[in-house]
Amino acid sequence: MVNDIVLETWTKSGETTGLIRHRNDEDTKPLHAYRSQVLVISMIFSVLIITFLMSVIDFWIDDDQFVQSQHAIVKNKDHLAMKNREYFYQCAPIVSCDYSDKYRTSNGTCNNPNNPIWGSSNTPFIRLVDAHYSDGISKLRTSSDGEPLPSAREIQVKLFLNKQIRIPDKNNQLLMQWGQFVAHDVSNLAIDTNGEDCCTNKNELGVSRACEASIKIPIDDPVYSKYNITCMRFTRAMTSNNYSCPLQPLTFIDDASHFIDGSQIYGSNDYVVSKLRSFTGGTLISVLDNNQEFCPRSSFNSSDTNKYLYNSGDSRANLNLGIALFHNMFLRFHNYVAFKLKIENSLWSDEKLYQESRRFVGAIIQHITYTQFLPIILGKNYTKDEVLYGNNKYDPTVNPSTSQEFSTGAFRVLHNIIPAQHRFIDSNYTTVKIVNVTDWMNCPYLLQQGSNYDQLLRGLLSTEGRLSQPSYNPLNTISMLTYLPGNIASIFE
Ligand code: HEM
Ligand SMILES: [Ca+2]
Repeated sequence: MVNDIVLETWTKSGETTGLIRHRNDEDTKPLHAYRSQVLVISMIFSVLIITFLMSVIDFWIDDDQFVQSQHAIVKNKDHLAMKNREYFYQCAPIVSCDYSDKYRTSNGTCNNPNNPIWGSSNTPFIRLVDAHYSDGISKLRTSSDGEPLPSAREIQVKLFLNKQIRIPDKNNQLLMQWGQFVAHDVSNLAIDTNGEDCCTNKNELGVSRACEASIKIPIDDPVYSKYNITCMRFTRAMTSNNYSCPLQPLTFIDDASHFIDGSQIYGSNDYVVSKLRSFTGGTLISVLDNNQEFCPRSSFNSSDTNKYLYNSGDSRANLNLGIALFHNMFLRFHNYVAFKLKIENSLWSDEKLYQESRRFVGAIIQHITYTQFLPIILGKNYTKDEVLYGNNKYDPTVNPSTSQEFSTGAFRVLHNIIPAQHRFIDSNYTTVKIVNVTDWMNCPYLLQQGSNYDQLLRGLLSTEGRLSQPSYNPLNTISMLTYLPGNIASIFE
């Protein structure tokens, strides 16, 4: 839905920007008919005015900390998106807010009364630096001679193959797991395949926009050549175009609410939220198995009905055992809080119990992230009270959206601390099982067998993590990039 009023405002400011230079150019033309001194004075005057106006424009642009692209060769000026603000001017839906409401909305709208759409789900990641597409709009970057950049797999093999060393970290595996959990709270870049298989027969590189980033695997690849695989699936993401908002250069959309608000547990829109709520006692729907509480099941990943997937607020809840465990853990935590609140407040409605519990859980996630996770990841100097809180007073003019750079680059760096294996540890603190992380991707049902849930949690708690280093875990690397069916680890046997 396009907001006409906002669109008009944008058009006005857009034209003003565009016309300032143009009008001055034109205005100088009639002056050519005058005598030379007048001409020189006028030209100097014009240059001064233009310089002044340009500095005003520059100041205006610089002042906006989120310039999207100064280099774009934008063909359709109506769709110009040089700055992050353009989405909000051109395409943002109108939302109505009830500011007397104490609770966060499910999609993150209404957090900021002046800009109620900021940080809400299905709005763009903001850019901190310019976009650099080879055509200024959407085409992948090329090397300086205009040729495609080398294959990412080729580089990976050259830089990392056989360089992985298992260096234990002093932090346990929960550090990694917390990171992924928070990543899924603030960032969900939806892929744009339209059901297309970007690596048909594992060999053909795709050519459509969605598939153009498919990774070419050299024929002498040390791993894939054994399986005659020369194409690695890698899909480009959805942009504002998928949401009827044709901005240029490409502007990518975050499906999650950008705030740390537990949206990966509860959902980032009212529809998902309502599918997950029991509407009794403020709780989330759960299933009891062997006296243990788990997330509801959404579907099955094969014809085997024992191989179910979990339903949660985020589509990636089943990606690996650790994240599936966290989704179950937070479902239990929410329901526990709701249960306790109900005992203390017997007259509270389901809605009140749900929202208060959700508020509590969201605050806990923020608290752990800022007091325990970030000091380890960023170091104490960057997370001292005076740095993190001292000068950082709430500023309603800052767009709080997740940035493209954070989601696509910075926060993914922590993929390098993903361990190869998880340990299952029983109540006597004996390791009873060790599993490869990659053997259980999109197969979370292992959690529900026997005491596996408790044992994996104990394992994450008591097993050293992988030290951050300039390489990735070999098992994880191959699995994350290919999603090959079957037992990935066997490739390395
Ligand atoms: C076993 C653990 C993990 C697995 C299997 C995993 C796997 C993946 C995969 C497959 C993607 C999508 C890649 C793409 O197509 O672009 C992804 C994205 C991402 N991962 Fe991980 N990851 C794990 C842990 C982590 C951790 C520990 C962090 C950070 C602390 C993290 C941060 C991210 C972020 C920020 C994204 C982009 C999310 C988006 O916007 O869609 N991941 N991860
Ligand atoms: Ca969120």
